Amino acid sequence: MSTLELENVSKQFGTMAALEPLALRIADGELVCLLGPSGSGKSTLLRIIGGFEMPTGGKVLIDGADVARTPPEKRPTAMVFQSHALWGHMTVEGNIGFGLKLRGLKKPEIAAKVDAALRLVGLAEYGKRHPAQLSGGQRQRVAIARCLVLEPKILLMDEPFASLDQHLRDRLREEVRQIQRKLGITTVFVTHGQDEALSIADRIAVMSMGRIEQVGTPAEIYTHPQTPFVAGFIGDMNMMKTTVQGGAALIGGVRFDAPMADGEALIAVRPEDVTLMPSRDGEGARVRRIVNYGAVLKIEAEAADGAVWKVQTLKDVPVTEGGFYRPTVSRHIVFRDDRVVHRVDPT
Ligand SMILES: Nc1ncnc2c1ncn2[C@@H]1O[C@H](COP(=O)(O)OP(=O)(O)OP(=O)(O)O)[C@@H](O)[C@H]1O
Repeated sequence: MSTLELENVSKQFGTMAALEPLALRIADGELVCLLGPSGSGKSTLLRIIGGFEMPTGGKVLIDGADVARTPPEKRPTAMVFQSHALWGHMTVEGNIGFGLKLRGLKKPEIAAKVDAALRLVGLAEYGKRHPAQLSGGQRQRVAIARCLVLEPKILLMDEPFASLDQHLRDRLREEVRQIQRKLGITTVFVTHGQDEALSIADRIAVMSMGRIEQVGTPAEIYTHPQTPFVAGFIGDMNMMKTTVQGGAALIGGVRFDAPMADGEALIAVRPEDVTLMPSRDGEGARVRRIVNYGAVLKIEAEAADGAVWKVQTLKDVPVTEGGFYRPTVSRHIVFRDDRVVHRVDPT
């Protein structure tokens, strides 16, 4: 198994910088998600790791050896694409075994490896079928088996489940995670779905405009975002512009600790960190909308100064539309100039 290090990797397309020089180190057996909005450079970075794109500068080190100029087929990597691109005229076995045939393996050896790969992805009975006789999820499993059979040191996945429905995506994601753990294979997984990243990754690299904004475990990224972009991109967040005066800011009737010089700041509060206590009519914030998500309620409440609170609470908390409530906040982050200046965190 293997480590992957990116050193100063950059990519220009003409005059456009798709990737600013960036660094990332992925440990042996780790699954790292590249997460970011469309155009942030995730696929470009993955393609550079796989050898489908040449970096403008920097090193791609696999177990310490720079492969930045090595063609894809000579790298110890394998990539699962969003569209599986299986060969329609070949059986499932043929598709999976093709790469091994190219490597010159003998028939019995290929058969044994293909069989093991099919079992790994839960398709032991499907080897003789053609891709057209499979469901979308089964085809994507074949695509994964086709990569794994090559025993790559590093597995690359580019939005592999994007074309599948939510239910199937959740299931396959879990399966891939189990296979990845079992094989201990170092994996880089591109997604723009934050739920996907939060649920599957050991660590997440959040990307924006060709840069890695933050790298951390899902819990770190969620509870300790280091930039307003990360705070706003992962999960729901109340992001409120304010002016700090005398070490505090007042928003929507709530006083926030902000021990810093007077001036503009941005305060971030998770909806689940806001509690609503009943208040007298006209005081606090008025609940203008409640959406029931089964186990939780998502609430919008508007304060007298126009601030709108997004609140998330357990279903059995009695809150009614049109009612007045006083918000209290258990944790918040204060940003200035795109950096964390102060954090109130009870845990
Ligand atoms: N071959 C190319 N030629 C020119 N520009 C490109 C090329 N490939 C990507 N880009 C540009 O580089 C930037 C990053 O693209 P990339 O596909 O890496 O983003 P992404 O984060 O993967 O987006 P998405 O989630 O939409 O796939 C974009 O602005 C894109 O238009």
